[in-house]
Amino acid sequence: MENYIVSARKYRPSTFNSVVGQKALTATLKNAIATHRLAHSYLFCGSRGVGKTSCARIFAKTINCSNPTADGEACNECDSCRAFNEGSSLNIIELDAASNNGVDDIRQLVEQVQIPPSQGTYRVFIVDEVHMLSAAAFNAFLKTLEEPPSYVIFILATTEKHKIIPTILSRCQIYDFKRITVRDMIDHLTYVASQEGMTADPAALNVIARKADGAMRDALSIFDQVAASSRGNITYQSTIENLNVLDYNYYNRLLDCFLSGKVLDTWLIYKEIRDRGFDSHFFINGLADYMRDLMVARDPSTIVLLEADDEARKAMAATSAKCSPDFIYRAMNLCNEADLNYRTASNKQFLIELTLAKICQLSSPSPDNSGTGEGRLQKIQPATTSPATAQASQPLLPFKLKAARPNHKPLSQLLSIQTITEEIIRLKTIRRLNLCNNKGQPPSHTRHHRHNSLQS
Ligand SMILES: Nc1ncnc2c1ncn2[C@@H]1O[C@H](COP(=O)(O)OP(=O)(O)OP(=O)(O)O)[C@@H](O)[C@H]1O
Ligand SMILES: [Zn+2]
Repeated sequence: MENYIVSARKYRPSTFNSVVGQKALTATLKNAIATHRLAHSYLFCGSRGVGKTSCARIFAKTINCSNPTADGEACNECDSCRAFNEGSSLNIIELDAASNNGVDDIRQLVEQVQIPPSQGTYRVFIVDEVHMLSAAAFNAFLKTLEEPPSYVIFILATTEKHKIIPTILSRCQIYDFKRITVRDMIDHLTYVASQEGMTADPAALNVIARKADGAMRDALSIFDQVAASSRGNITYQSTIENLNVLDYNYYNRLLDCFLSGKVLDTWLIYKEIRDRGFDSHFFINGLADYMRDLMVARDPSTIVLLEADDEARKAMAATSAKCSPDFIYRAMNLCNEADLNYRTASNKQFLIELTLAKICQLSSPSPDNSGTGEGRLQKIQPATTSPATAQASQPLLPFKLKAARPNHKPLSQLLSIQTITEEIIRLKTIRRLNLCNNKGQPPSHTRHHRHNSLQS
């Protein structure tokens, strides 16, 4: 039986061009190599699994390649490249500072630095998780980092740039790696699936990519997990079951109930979700994310904020066209409220059911159009329709906005995320100011926040 290699290792990029989602950065590195403008120390920063170590290795290989391509890539065929690819080159030394963070470890490394390469041009020292070095180790390292022998190049990598002391930062050329977008991940996973002779539903890869949260290594590991139970065909259903992800369809169904005011139907859906073993807090946060996605999908200029492929974006845009921005904004607020109150609520199920009922209440246009009518809450008279909502022929707002609020802006005019954020900050500030007026001095944490809000 062939040895199984996990995809994250098997598909580690071996050229700059095969690194996903870091185009500008790899172009700069390639250019520096082609024009022989090499610094002696680099700092690669970025979250986990985005290609820092891979790029450091490609860099080390490329500057030692005896026959680089016209495009500035390593040839992957010369003796040096082959040694690098087989992991037997003596010109690359990797130190994991997370487990070797003492002065002695750095002294050993400094000793190694004195040995010139027996073959090739450069010896490259990669220090991973460099922020983990102890203060004494950092100090022992500084001098060598500043003036290494001409054949030495340091590549320091970190997931926590803010922990790197300024004396190190100022000695390095700094490269910031980006999180990998869902789209780039889906493309890469599609490629991996085809290489593995598997078929994969884009919706399934979308779920995997979102769960990976910007880290390509995680996406590949999750892919392996799903692939193991998929027998060559990765479907959406098998993926959500394997990863215990709540089916998006539940949220779509809930939205339909919200928009037609069917309170009891939302409770039934919520029961289904609980019966399938999903945690209520997880569910309400998922609903908050869904509402947020609906908001950004409303506008072609903000849909880029929706981490999904084109197909999913289109579907979300069509769904969001059913709702008014006011509805989404208020639903987001209600989800947020439920999230904040969840831990302290003595009856958590009731809290969620009440939240669902309140969201239903948001969009109810008139008593005649109230679904089954069962479980309907007492309605608040609609406020007058703003031009924005009337134009979009959206349901009337069932809320009367309190006239007492100073500087009130009609919420239906709040079309962009930015204005909504500003509105939240403004309302919080007013609330806190009221707090101060009512109680004299606010408690210390309130004072701190108030200070921030007023500044912003
Ligand atoms: N940008 C990328 N393009 C293609 N594959 C990637 C990329 N980033 C990560 N990977 C995949 O994830 C694996 C791990 O990546 P790598 O070690 O380069 O990440 P890293 O940023 O150094 O992570 P860490 O900070 O956790 O060490 C690679 O072997 C590769 O399969
Ligand atoms: Zn080569």
